[in-house]
Amino acid sequence: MSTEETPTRGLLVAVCGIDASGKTTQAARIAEHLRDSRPVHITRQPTDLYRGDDLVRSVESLDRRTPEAMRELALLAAFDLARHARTVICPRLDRGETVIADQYVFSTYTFFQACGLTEMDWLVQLNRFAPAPDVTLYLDVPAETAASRIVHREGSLRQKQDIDLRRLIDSRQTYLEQPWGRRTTYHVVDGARPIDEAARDVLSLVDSAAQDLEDRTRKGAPARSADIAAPCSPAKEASATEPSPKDPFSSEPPPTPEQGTSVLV
Ligand SMILES: Nc1ncnc2c1ncn2[C@@H]1O[C@H](COP(=O)(O)OP(=O)(O)O)[C@@H](O)[C@H]1O
Ligand SMILES: Cc1cn([C@H]2C[C@H](O)[C@@H](COP(=O)(O)OP(=O)(O)O)O2)c(=O)[nH]c1=O
Repeated sequence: MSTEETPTRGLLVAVCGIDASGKTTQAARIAEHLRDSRPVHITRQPTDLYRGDDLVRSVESLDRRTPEAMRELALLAAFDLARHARTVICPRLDRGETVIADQYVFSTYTFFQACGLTEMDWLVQLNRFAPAPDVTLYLDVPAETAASRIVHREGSLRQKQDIDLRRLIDSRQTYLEQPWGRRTTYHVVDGARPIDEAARDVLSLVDSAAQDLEDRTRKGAPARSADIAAPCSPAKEASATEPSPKDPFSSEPPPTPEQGTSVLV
């Protein structure tokens, strides 16, 4: 398909998982697979703005187990995502580009839960303006497998004893349990298999999400569930023909159903 024929709405793919689960590897495979059909942009979360921010660093240097410090960090992380969505993710989706997010809100929820932040509802509401992914691929690997990959990763200086295995185990559990609410677009992919084998499942799920998006676009329906805070319940999916709400950050008029590009609420 040429760029001129690209449907208005782009596909948002989220790749999530614990450290060394293969996110970067699979994100590159997806990009390679889709590059001929439309422009592809890979993005990482949190952004460099957050990672290099003095305020973030000062809160991170506090006791990580303090709920108060974690709440402050969660607010900063939500700001980072909201800004990234407004300035990078949404404009690219609106231009019909494919956006692949290496870590997304589900990673954020998992990270803060592992740090002892128990207010999942609050965390979800805080990030509800993030566009809901068309497809989320959670790459599932046992903590031991991840730990061994971390040690053997190119250029790694980490030793096995430096790795917080407990945190990897807890995070994996959270990704599997999905305490933020189950979604039909969230898929658990066995990432412990060889790269090519895992990629086969990943690409097939991405292809079917792309097909679904194309079908919805043709029918003039909104591309995806507008509210990430709401799991894709049957009731939510039944409301797919309603016009999508206006992006509160945007100075643009709300999209027509044909455009249906604004995914923020
Ligand atoms: N399915 C796999 N089997 C074995 N090794 C893998 C697999 N996927 C990735 N790796 C290797 O594991 C390490 C971490 O992969 P990477 O894609 O960087 O993970 P992440 O982005 O999740 O941290 C890299 O050295 C990579 O080559
Ligand atoms: C993974 C992830 C991290 N973060 C934040 C939490 C942390 O302050 C920071 C670093 O996360 P990360 O590099 O994943 O963890 P670690 O500290 O174990 O290396 O990024 C997000 O905001 N969203 C995310 O999806």
